[in-house]
Amino acid sequence: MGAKKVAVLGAGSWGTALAIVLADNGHDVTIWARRYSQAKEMNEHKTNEQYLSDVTLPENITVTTDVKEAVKERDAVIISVPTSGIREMTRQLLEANRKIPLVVHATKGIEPDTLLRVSEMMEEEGIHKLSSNLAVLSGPSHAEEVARRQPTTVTVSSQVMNAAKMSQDLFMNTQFRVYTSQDMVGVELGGALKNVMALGVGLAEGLGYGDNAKAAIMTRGIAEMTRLGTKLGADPLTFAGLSGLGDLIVTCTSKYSRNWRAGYRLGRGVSLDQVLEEMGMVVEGVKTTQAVSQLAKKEGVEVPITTAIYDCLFNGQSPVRAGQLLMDRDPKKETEH
Ligand SMILES: NC(=O)C1=CN([C@@H]2O[C@H](COP(=O)(O)OP(=O)(O)OC[C@H]3O[C@@H](n4cnc5c(N)ncnc54)[C@H](OP(=O)(O)O)[C@@H]3O)[C@@H](O)[C@H]2O)C=CC1
Ligand SMILES: O=C(CO)COP(=O)(O)O
Repeated sequence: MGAKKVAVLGAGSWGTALAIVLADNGHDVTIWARRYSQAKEMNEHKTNEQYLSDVTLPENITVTTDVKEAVKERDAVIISVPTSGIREMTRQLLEANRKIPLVVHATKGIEPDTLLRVSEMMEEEGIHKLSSNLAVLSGPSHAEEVARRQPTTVTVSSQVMNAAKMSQDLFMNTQFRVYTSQDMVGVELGGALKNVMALGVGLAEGLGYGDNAKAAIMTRGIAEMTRLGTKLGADPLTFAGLSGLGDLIVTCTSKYSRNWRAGYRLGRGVSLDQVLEEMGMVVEGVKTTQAVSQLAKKEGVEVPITTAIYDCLFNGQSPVRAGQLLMDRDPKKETEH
């Protein structure tokens, strides 16, 4: 594919790593950062010390704090801000009022209270006025490894097959392999729900439990994710793919996972407020745990692991007791729903 003009909104770990993939593919990339000091550092020193130290940005990336300028005459816009920033970011895009041939979001979360997925939040804000091609990019992909060009596979999904194909063409290279899917519901839910399970595995390991507990949470966790996802209209097979099992594995086992690390610190007895303050980066699983609990109640789906994690995060439950209660549940068949 020929070189395209692409904007990446969000200069955190993931936005920066995705911009590097796009720049490596020869595209002309503009990153939008919300702080002037960060934009200046990225432009002048080609670094992003706060979010991805040790990485040098390619020459074909420029950084601006002006959304209008970032999205001017762009073939594609990539959105990579936390779920809590999605509505405001979409509103700023609408204010810039430029038609965009392709919009790809790379955010993993569900909004508490509205219980909407990220693409639904964007639709509700009116993204369709700017683009009829909305896709999501998700999968096992820590920014730290992507930025170092280590082999990575992801899925891009859209209800519009051509949008998924355009996204694949834009990102795909020899280190970054991209698959397409049309199950946007499943791909978005997989990316959001696995963060809850990573908090759970971190909690268990923080308590000193071993690989058996980790395997239990991951395996029963994917069952829980699939049960809820299927009820919400996802293809169950999606949860066996990159944006389900693949991302669950990487987030529950990687030293880079903020969700795992947050869970681990909680398991060591550190308070949630302190954990979040220490992290300095987004831990999406915390708000997603709240959203999934609400969603499961609304849909009448049993999510015992999520409920246990919710109680530890928000109801002062001791992680040891939460684990005991999970183990003491009524006997079940493994495949029972
Ligand atoms: N890091 C990773 O490896 C991966 C992350 N993701 C997902 O990507 C999304 C972004 O995460 P990530 O880049 O890691 O997060 P980081 O914490 O590394 O960076 C967050 C970025 O978003 C900006 N930001 C925060 N709040 C807002 C807001 N309200 N409006 C606009 N910008 C905002 C921050 O700006 P400032 O610095 O000014 O606060 C910063 O640039 C998350 O949903 C995450 O789950 C997906 C795959 C991999
Ligand atoms: O989604 C991710 C990897 O695929 C990043 O996970 P964390 O937010 O837990 O670091």
